Amino acid sequence: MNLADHTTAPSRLSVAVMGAGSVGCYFGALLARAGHPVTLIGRASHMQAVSQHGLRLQTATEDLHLPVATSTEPGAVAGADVVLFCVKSTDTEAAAAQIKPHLAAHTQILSLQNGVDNDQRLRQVLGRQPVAAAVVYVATAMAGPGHVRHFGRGELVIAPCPQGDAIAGQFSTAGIPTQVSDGVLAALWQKLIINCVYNALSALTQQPYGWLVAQQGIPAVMQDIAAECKTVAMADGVILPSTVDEAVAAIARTMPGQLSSTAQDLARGKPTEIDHLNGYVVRRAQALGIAAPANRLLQVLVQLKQIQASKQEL
Ligand SMILES: NC(=O)C1=CN([C@@H]2O[C@H](COP(=O)(O)OP(=O)(O)OC[C@H]3O[C@@H](n4cnc5c(N)ncnc54)[C@H](OP(=O)(O)O)[C@@H]3O)[C@@H](O)[C@H]2O)C=CC1
Ligand SMILES: CC(C)(CO)C(=O)C(=O)O
Repeated sequence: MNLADHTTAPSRLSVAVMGAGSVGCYFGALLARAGHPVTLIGRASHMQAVSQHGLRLQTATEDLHLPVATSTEPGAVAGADVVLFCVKSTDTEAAAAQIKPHLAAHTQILSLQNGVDNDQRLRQVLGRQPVAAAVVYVATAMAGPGHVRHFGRGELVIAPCPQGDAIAGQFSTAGIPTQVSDGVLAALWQKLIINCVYNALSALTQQPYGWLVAQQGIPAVMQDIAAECKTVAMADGVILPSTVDEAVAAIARTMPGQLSSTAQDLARGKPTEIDHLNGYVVRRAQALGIAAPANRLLQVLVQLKQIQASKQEL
């Protein structure tokens, strides 16, 4: 189905998920359940489990095994109307280069990633391919091979793109409330600020947010981090939502027991996205001639922990 030929949503979207981890498996599962042909492209251990037993989707109310096509080959994006691009921000260029030779001209790439510049980085690799950033409001994790757990939310806000309304309509019907908005960059920055404030502190202490904000000095440090981020965003021409401070504060209130994804990556000896979180703010600050010492310190401390963790793995 060529999206370019349609002004309304085709009844079936052919979907490929590049990087079938927790986010890709969750959204892929909902689309497959709604009858869209979905192919998960991911690591062999997960893909083998899915092809043998189906994709296990466990939510607060359901525990399903869904039949979904799988591949370990990037070439499986061939023929897709939409690619959900769901690798970590550390893998953006490498994964984009792998799918590039196999994409049809009309294939819409949706970046379902944290960080604010993945869409630009994708465009640098993919050239004229339609690419749109999405803000992903969900909490998911892989609980084992081919087993995704959903802990809450599940909405997407996508940047305007040629068939954005058609895609949003199909996704919403499939149980993924999706809006098209020209405020995606500002929303991605709001999320980035949340990540800059919480992720590294949670990773360095291996403690959840509720514990962190109760420690002496931490709320003031968090304010310093957020203030640096806001200064950089404004100098970069981003008009932040008026909700930023409340959104930052709400995380500790609504997820007091949660460890950040950076904390989880470090604990599992996996590379973190720190260079695309606090590290991104540091790079933009440098380019704009602004100081960002709190973000720089957090980036470097997490990098050091990452080196220590990788040595322990050897
Ligand atoms: N989890 C969550 O609740 C949320 C996550 N996000 C963001 O969404 C993005 C994805 O996160 P998440 O799903 O949790 O991450 P995961 O690590 O669970 O998923 C990414 C998957 O892609 C695989 N992968 C990487 N490169 C390739 C490749 N070239 N070919 C095939 N598979 C590949 C990874 O394998 P391997 O690990 O072996 O490299 C991994 O299994 C991140 O930017 C994250 O910050 C945003 C909101 C919420
Ligand atoms: C919102 C937050 C901070 C939730 O844990 C997150 O996005 C992350 O852990 O990366």
